[in-house]
Amino acid sequence: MITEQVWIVDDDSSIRWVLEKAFANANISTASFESAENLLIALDHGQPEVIISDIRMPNMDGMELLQKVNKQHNTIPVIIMTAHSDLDSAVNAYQGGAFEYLPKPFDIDEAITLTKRALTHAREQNAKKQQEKQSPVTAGLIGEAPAMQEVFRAIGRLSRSSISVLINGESGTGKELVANALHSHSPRQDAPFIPLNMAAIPKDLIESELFGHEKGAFTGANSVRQGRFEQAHGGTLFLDEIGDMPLDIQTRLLRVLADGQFYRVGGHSPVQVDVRIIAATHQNLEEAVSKGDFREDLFHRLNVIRIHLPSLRERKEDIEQLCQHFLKQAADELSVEAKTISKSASNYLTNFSWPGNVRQLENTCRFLTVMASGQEILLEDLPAELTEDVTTHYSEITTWQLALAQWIDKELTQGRSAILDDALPEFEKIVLERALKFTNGHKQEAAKKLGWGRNTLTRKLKELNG
Ligand SMILES: Nc1ncnc2c1ncn2[C@@H]1O[C@H](COP(=O)(O)OP(=O)(O)OP(=O)(O)O)[C@@H](O)[C@H]1O
Repeated sequence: MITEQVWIVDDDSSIRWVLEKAFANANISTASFESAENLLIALDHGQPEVIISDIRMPNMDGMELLQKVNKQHNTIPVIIMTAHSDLDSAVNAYQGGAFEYLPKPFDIDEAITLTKRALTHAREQNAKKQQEKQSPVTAGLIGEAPAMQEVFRAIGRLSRSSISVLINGESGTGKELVANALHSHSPRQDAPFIPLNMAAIPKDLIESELFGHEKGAFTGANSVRQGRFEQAHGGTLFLDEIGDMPLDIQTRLLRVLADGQFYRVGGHSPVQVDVRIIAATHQNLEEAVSKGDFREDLFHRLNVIRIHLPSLRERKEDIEQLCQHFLKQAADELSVEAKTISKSASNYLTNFSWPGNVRQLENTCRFLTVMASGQEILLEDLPAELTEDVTTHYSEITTWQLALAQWIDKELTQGRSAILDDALPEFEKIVLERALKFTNGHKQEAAKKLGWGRNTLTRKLKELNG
């Protein structure tokens, strides 16, 4: 195997000699070939970082070599050497995908500089490729929060395997998206990814949905039907809400996983399948096992690798970016300009509890894109379900109650107690100040405006100032 960094091909031995010496002085290792054919043979066994090729050679010329290299190893930069006068061949070289062309007769320093640049380029390209391989964060999977980075790393580590994975997380946290990413970064990427939500199918149809049925297996089975297992052959079956799977189906699933074969409903000959299972649930399966609702042996079979997806409120730092992503997505879908979001609305969204997680945020952004009246989304544009717990007692949404609610949520999540000790005096202080300002310091009038007796106002003033 040839491991030199730069491969030189030229039928002129004096050119090869000059270049070899020059590169040796620059501490760059080289291998030389007198024909393009010989270089191609060597490429089957090793790979340079850069190729320098003459354009005119007796059999295969530099342009043909360039084409072949680009086809098979498109990350190797190729430098083409041409006669100075030959502008056409220079243009051809670029159009053919050459990294650079080197006019002959060339200056040695120029040849070295150009090659070094090609080496740097090749290394950057390789590093980028390597990084893409290691970080499988596909477009659409957003998550800067450490818990999400951990999920992405897991996807990367599992990218060569077909092992069973159990994904845990509340509804709408992105379990299907992660299952899909696991599939599309696995050796099964070219075979189907079939998602099936146990909670969405009536119980008595689950069996035929999974395993298919023969013609006449039951009333209404007018023809043979392939089940999801067969559809997923060679690929991945994503079983969402596996905790909702009835016990008898759990038993059948376990058997398929053990034997790699099953019978269609009403069928007598076994169907062979090779399917990777990724299961997901928002339930605590250990608890379901201890209650007898989930088979322990199936649980262990599925729980080989566990990925936990954090709820959205556990990764508040991602909310702003997700929000912008979904606003842009909704705007693209509607062919309108993406809305921006005001600081106060953004703060509210960041501190909201998001019981429906990312899915709820996505729907909210769609709603805002259509419903917000201005180009900038304001606090009062937020949909009622996000604010109603605070505002049900008021005929219209007002921002100060929202701001107060937000402050309370923040204090509580920070573990504070007795928050009214701060909130009440602050409230009264502001009310008093505004009323006194309005009445130009006239206490009796201010008390009247507030609905307090004069003595109460005097006492409050004293308390607050004291
Ligand atoms: N990290 C993320 N980045 C971008 N979009 C996301 C992310 N997580 C979830 N989504 C989007 O949120 C929506 C809900 O995600 P998904 O269906 O994967 O959640 P789920 O956990 O499988 O939900 P359920 O348990 O209710 O089936 C999808 O539209 C998905 O594209």
